[in-house]
Amino acid sequence: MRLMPAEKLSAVRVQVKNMAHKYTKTSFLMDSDLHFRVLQNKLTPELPKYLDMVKKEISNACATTLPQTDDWTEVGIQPLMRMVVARITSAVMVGYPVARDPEWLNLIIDYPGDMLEVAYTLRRFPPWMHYFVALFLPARYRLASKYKVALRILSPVMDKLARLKGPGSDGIETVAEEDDTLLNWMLDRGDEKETQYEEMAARQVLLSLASIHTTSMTVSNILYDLCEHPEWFSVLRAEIEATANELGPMGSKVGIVQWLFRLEKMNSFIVETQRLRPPIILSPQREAMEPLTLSDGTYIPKGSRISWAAYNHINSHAVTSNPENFDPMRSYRKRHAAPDERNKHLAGQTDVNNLTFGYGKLACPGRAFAISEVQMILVKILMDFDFKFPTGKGRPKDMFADEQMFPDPSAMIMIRRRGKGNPIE
Ligand code: HEM
Repeated sequence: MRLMPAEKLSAVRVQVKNMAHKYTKTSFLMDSDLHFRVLQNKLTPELPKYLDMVKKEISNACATTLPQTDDWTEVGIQPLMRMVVARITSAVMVGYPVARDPEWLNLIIDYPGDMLEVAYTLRRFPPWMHYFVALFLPARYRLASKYKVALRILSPVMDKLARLKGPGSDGIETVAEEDDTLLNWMLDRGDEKETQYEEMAARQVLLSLASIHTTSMTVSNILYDLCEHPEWFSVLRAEIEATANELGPMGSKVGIVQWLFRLEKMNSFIVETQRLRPPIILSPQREAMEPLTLSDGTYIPKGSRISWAAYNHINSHAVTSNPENFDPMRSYRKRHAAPDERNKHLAGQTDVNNLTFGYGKLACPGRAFAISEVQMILVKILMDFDFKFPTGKGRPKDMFADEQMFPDPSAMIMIRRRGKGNPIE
C-alpha cells in the first residue's frame, strides 16, 4: 500500500473530508497538490538555505515573544511557541514584511481553531444535515473573513513578485535571496488556476494549518517532558555546548543541517516525546479511489477509508519495550548499537513502526523542516531560559478530539532568563 499512487489510494480525499471542505472552502485541494510539491521539490532539497532564513528570524521571534525577565514568570507556553513557529515559518513561506505582521500571524494561528470548529461540529451530523447546520456556525463566517484578510495581506506581496519578474527582468532567477520564498516558487510553478490570488492566499493559510500547531505542540510537549524529568535539561544543554565548542556557533563553520545532526540526544528526546504525544493519533489516513485487492487477498471496496492506529501501534509492547516508561534515549541507544544503525531511528524518519509523520509516498512533506525547526527552537530556548512547572503542578493532561491529541491548552509553565550566551548567535 505504501507504493500505491494517489489515484488509487488518496490522502487528500481524506484530508478535505476531515476538513468538511464544502463549508471551509478547501475543495480546491482535490485538484491541486502544489502545496505538497513545493515542500517536496523546493523546501526539502534546499533545506540548508531555508534553515539559514529560520536562523535569521528565530532570535528576534523569541526576544519579542518570550518574557525577558530574570524572575520566574508564569506563562502559557503553547501560545508563545505558536507565535515563534508562526514567525519563523512565515519567513520561509511568505517572507517579509508579512512574517512580522501581527495581523497575519494572528490569522494563521487562529485559523485552525475556526477550521476545526466547523469540521468537528459537522462531523457529528449526517452529511445530509451539513448544509443546514453549517448555516448556524459562526466559525464558518470567521473562516470566510480570514480568507479575505489573507488575500488583502498577500496581494501586495504577490504583486511585488510579479513586478520583479515582469517584462525587462530575467524571469524567475531575478528575485533576491529573501524573496525566494515558498510563495514565490508556487507562483512560478503553479498553473493558471493555482496562481489566482484568491486560491493562492487560501493555500498559504492551509499550509500554516499543517505546519504551525503540529510543530509548536511538539516543542511544548518536549518542554513539559523536560520539566517532568528535569535531569535531562543538563544533558541536552551539555550536548549543545559541546557541539558549539567543536563546531562554533550554529551555521558558522559547518552548515546548520550538519550542526543539528550532532544533537543526537536531543533528536532521541524528540522521538520519545512524539511517541507518547503525537499531534495525530490516526496516521496515515487514505481513501480507496477504486476497488483494491492486496497481495494477501484483503479486498478494499472503492470509497473505503483506511487509517492506521499509529499511536496505539508504537505504544504497544510488541513494538516498544516498557512503553509506559519515559525513556528519551531509546533511539540514541538503537543508533549506537551498530555502525549501520547510525543513520536510522531519527526524528522525522518514517518507518512501519513509527507513523508520526505518516508513511509512504504521501508522508508529511514538511517533516525534515519540522524537526530542524524544533531543534533550532530548543537550542535557542534551552540556552536562554530555565523552565519548571509552577509549584504543585505537573505535566498537563492530554486531551483528544477525534484523531487529534493535544496538551491541556490552559497549562502553565514557569520561565526565567539564564543569560549564559547562545550558540545560535
Ligand atoms: C511535528 C510536526 C509535524 C507532524 C507531526 C506532521 C504530521 C503529518 C502527518 C501525520 C501527515 C499525514 C501523512 C500521511 O498521510 O502519510 C502530514 C501531512 C502533511 N504535512 Fe505534516 N507534520 C508536521 C509538520 C509539518 C510542517 C512543518 C509542514 C510544512 C512545512 C507540514 C506539511 C504537511 C502537508 C502539506 C501535509 C499534507 C500532504 C498532502 O497533501 O497529502 N507538516 N503531516
